Amino acid sequence: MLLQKTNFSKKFTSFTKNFIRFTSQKFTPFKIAVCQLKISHEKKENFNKIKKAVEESKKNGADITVFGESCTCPFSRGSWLKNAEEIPRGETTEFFSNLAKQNNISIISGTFPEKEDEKKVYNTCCVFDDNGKLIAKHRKLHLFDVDVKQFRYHESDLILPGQNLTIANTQKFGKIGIGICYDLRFPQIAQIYAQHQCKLIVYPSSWMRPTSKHWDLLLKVRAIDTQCFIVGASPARDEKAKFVCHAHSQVVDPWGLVLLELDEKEGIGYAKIDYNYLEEIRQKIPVLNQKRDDVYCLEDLSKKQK
Ligand SMILES: NC(=O)CC(=O)C(=O)O
Repeated sequence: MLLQKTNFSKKFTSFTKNFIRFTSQKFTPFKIAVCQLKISHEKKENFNKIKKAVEESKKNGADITVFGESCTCPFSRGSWLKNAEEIPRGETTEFFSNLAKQNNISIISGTFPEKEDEKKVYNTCCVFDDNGKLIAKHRKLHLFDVDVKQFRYHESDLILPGQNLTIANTQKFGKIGIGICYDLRFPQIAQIYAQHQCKLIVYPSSWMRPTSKHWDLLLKVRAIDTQCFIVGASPARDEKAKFVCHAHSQVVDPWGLVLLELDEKEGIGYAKIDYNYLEEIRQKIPVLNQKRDDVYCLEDLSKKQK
């Protein structure tokens, strides 16, 4: 499901009326696997690692498995242009789709370069159900154009921004909101996902090291302010890579507690996602129902004060 670009305030107001009602739909608790892999320059090697990780996750009882940002090739201009492909026609889509189907497991692919033309790509994440069907595709919305001390990144030299928010509508896990890395810094997206009854928001990421404290905090803050389960999935750290990421993939529950945190090395972590617990939190502190969208606007302030 792609949410078209909208006027935020208008949308907020209209959704308030339907806002987070406790739906009668019940979901069985499920197990999520977060696969933090070291990325090689060879796509085939990465495919092999991903395949093994999916098989291992399945063996360990996972229902859904998640990978990090840039999980089929390292994050660099040359590598991204070389490995860019169309979606759904490219080999990476086919690879993930077959893997999901063969292992009867849902997969959130992490991200890989989606070809636009010879010079530009999108940073794209695909979601597959356990029949291998591609059910959602998210293109990174906010591009990481920043200057932090000696770290200067300008993703928009290579990457085009996505234009849509993305919710994967699944049978087993309900609605899953997708964001990519820097998208985590923009609370508007997560708020809209929560308004659309998402209970799980997944951010395939490759966070930079100088802002690692923000990673820890933002995952918790998004969990608390949306009362959703939040997943941040990263590749493992590679000190020799052009972009050395923080790693530390995490799953945070709707109370803001960390259910799972990996270190910087390769590994697979598991977390139980129980929406009954989420409903308990939403009942105890019903901020989502108590929002005052009718006053979150200064437009009419002068009239109101008269
Ligand atoms: N790498 C990113 O897209 C974002 C990041 O590292 C940060 O916001 O800090």
